[in-house]
Amino acid sequence: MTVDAHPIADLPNPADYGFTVIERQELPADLLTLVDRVRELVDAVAHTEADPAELAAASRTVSELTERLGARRRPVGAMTRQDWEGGRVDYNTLANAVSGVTNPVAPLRNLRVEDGGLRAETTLNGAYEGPPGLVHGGWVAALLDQVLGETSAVFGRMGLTANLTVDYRRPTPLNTPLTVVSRITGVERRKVFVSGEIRCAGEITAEGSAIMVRVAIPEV
Ligand SMILES: CCCCC/C=C\C/C=C\C/C=C\C/C=C\CCCC(=O)SCCNC(=O)CCNC(=O)[C@H](O)C(C)(C)COP(=O)(O)OP(=O)(O)OC[C@H]1O[C@@H](n2cnc3c(N)ncnc32)[C@H](O)[C@@H]1OP(=O)(O)O
Repeated sequence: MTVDAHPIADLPNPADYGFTVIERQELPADLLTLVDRVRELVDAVAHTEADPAELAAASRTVSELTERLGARRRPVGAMTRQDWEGGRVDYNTLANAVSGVTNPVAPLRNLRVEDGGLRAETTLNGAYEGPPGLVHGGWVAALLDQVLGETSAVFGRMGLTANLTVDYRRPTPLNTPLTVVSRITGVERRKVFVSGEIRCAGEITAEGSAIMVRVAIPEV
């Protein structure tokens, strides 16, 4: 059976393939708060002017924390299940670099179904810097890749990115609210065509389009 053959409400359950699946709403609120604090920490470290003694003390504190938290790790590949409106179900890797709910570097958090596609708001702090004061182009592409991929998956056509094209229309600023939207534009055999854009204050800063190719998932 291929993903192609699965009806929307019947996506393969990663648990059937040996992956750990966690209900998103069962993640402790304290973990999500920690994720936010660490995201701020990364920005603070990237820009700190603290003196060497303070930096050495901070290193010791962080090392100790890393050891404590790392003592009980979930397996790589752990996934979250999310139920979307209209009975849609989606699975995402917990630590996905762009939208993983427990990954402090992942900036895309609040994806939702809207106007037949997906939409999210985000603000990228100084840890995502490329040119001075601007978001790195690789992160712009990553945001688009993820939202395009999730659009394909959420609308029942899970696949891998075969091709991604990004047009950078305007610089995307740091520390400024951004909106990311996407939609499916066509389906041809296993290929799902998706497009989307990033807006800042209503103006498009980047447009992306991708071909997601549905992959064959073996029957269990
Ligand atoms: C084990 C089961 C576990 C169950 C899992 C359950 C749930 C999964 C959960 C989560 C997933 C959900 C969401 C994911 C969301 C976002 C992720 C972000 C996106 C990514 O981060 S994803 C990583 C980067 N991505 C890759 O790592 C792909 C590497 N790549 C490949 O794995 C192959 O390359 C593949 C599979 C793409 C195709 O390979 P293939 O052999 O299956 O298919 P084939 O080559 O026959 O192509 C079929 C048709 O696509 C056309 N086509 C192919 N390539 C093209 C290209 N480049 N440009 C234009 N068209 C292309 C052909 O022309 C033909 O078209 P036509 O039908 O017209 O002939």
